[in-house]
Amino acid sequence: MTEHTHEFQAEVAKLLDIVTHSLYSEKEIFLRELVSNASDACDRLRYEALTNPDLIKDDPDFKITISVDEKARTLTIEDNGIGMSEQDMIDNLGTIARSGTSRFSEQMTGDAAKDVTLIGQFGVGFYSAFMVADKVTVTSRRAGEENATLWASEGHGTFVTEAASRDKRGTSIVLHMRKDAKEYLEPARLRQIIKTYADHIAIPVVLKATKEGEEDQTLNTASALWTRPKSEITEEQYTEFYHHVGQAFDSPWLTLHSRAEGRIEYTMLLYIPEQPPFDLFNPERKSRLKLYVKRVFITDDCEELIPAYLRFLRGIVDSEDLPLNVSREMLQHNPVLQKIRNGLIKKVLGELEKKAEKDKESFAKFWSNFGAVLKEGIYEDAVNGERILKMALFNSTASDTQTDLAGYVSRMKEGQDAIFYISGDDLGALKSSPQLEGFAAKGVEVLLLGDAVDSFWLSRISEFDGKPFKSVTRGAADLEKITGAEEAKDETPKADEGEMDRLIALFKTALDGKVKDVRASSRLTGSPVCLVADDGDMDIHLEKLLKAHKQFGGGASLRILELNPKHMLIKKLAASASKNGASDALEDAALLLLDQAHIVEGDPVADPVAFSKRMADFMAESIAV
Ligand SMILES: Nc1ncnc2c1ncn2[C@@H]1O[C@H](COP(=O)(O)OP(=O)(O)OP(=O)(O)O)[C@@H](O)[C@H]1O
Repeated sequence: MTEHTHEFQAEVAKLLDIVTHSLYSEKEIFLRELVSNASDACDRLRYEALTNPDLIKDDPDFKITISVDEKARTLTIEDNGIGMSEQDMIDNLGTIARSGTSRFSEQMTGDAAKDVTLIGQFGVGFYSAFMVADKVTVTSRRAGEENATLWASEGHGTFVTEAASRDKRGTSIVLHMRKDAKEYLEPARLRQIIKTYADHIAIPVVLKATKEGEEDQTLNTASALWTRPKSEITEEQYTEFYHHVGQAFDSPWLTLHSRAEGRIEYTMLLYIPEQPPFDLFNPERKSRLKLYVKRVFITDDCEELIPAYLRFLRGIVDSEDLPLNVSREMLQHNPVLQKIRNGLIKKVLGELEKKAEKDKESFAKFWSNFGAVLKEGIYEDAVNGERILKMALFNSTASDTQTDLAGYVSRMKEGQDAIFYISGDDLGALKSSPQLEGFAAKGVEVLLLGDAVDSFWLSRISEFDGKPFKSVTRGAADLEKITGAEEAKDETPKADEGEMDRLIALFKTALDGKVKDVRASSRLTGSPVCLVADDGDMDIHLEKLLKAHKQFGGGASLRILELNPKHMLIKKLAASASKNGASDALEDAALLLLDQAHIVEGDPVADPVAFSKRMADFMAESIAV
């Protein structure tokens, strides 16, 4: 028989180098990975057999068998699942198939000690076999096919494949154990590992008898975990199932196991991770929740099952009412699925509300991981958006801990009739925005909205608890009206009103076509100028965001330039305007201050060469010698 030698994909070779030389202490996880793969292979075949029952006719009972050959020092994990063709093996056992593993390889640093810790963080799936074996052979035959293939490797750069024989469908993985991994040939140790890691697996995991007179022994409960009563499931079992179903390695932040009975029956076992999955902000916004029908795995790619804003959920939903031969088309606009989806949203939001109320600290942790995703629901879900808004936490100028809107409203000052916010993508920059100065001086709290998604929901939702949301970078600041604030005493005199009017008129002429208006500001205390959007115009940040996403084609809207009548520079300019009228120096000052206001907003300067020339001239004039 001809043997073909293949090279591992470069990333796999690197990964294997770490895995084979690793001093990773929890080597036993290799068994979890291999049993988990075997169980997935059975799930996939069970699903294919729904439309093609012949595939399992000769061997209908799925099972995973573990056998030990002490003399040969081998451990074999065998399943009668879907199996692999030669090409499947080349594709799956030579490249990086799983997202966790590809993440692992992206994070590899070359520093062995550091990289080893990544094993626990991302998992290495099939390749973890090389932590305990110095040679691995896989014999597999795809269900419905006659030919089998052997795959073998010692984990150094290459693997071979060749034709093989195997009398039934499925896969056997033979691990030639390393000398330091002999413990995994002991039945007692194997029993203990399987109990810990594979009890939730829904098909029997059988340990073959090693001695004459002994019997094969089923090691796990072999019923789908979610079908068991809650009282019989330990926390460890829930966590193990989460690792299996969520391809995760952290502990769940929340476990939600419930059964809906009545006109529509389904069970859900849902988890919210403790750590945010790395693909959370992928543009596809895909969920990985698994849909089962009467214990049979159907798909983990079903958009109709949960809304995108809950895509951080892991786990399963098992329906009693969908037909087993449900197809992708049938899943679309399916009324049963629609009801399950609504039930699921209700349940999850209900649990989150409870947490937000009872365990604020823990909820804040959840929110920092997933708040930005959940907030998408504020504008995407017309029915539940308000519930999400109510539990949402925001940064604010009042304190370093986040606040909910009810908290903000309770702290509103007398005469304050709006919820003030400033939005942007850099919290640090937001905090030092000049537009906040007047609010800070009056002790008026402003929400600092730093997630891109904030601008989107703000464009749809206009109020909370009857109080409108108002951007401090748009429209006039009604700070005078707010009386109940403990105003910091600011005795700084303002520029003379007549002089100020003169200056504003001159600035308007100098900046004609560059700004929408020029006016005196009540929102500034320390900075000389700032830009704001007119009442009817789009918020400055939202416009920038839409442009960045190419969803806004128009030119930049003209802004209003506000001048701080208490600032020394503005006072001097106002006096000069009134005394000397228009001058080149005043025109230069107007243009310089406009550029400065843009710089503070993080905008590029329109004409950097003209800006720097003006700046140099201006400085030269002002330095006395
Ligand atoms: N026993 C098996 N039977 C059939 N296919 C298998 C088996 N073991 C592995 N495979 C195939 O090899 C691929 C790679 O396995 P690996 O464990 O590295 O990642 P994964 O199973 O995709 O990810 P995860 O373990 O996180 O679910 C699998 O996706 C599957 O297609």
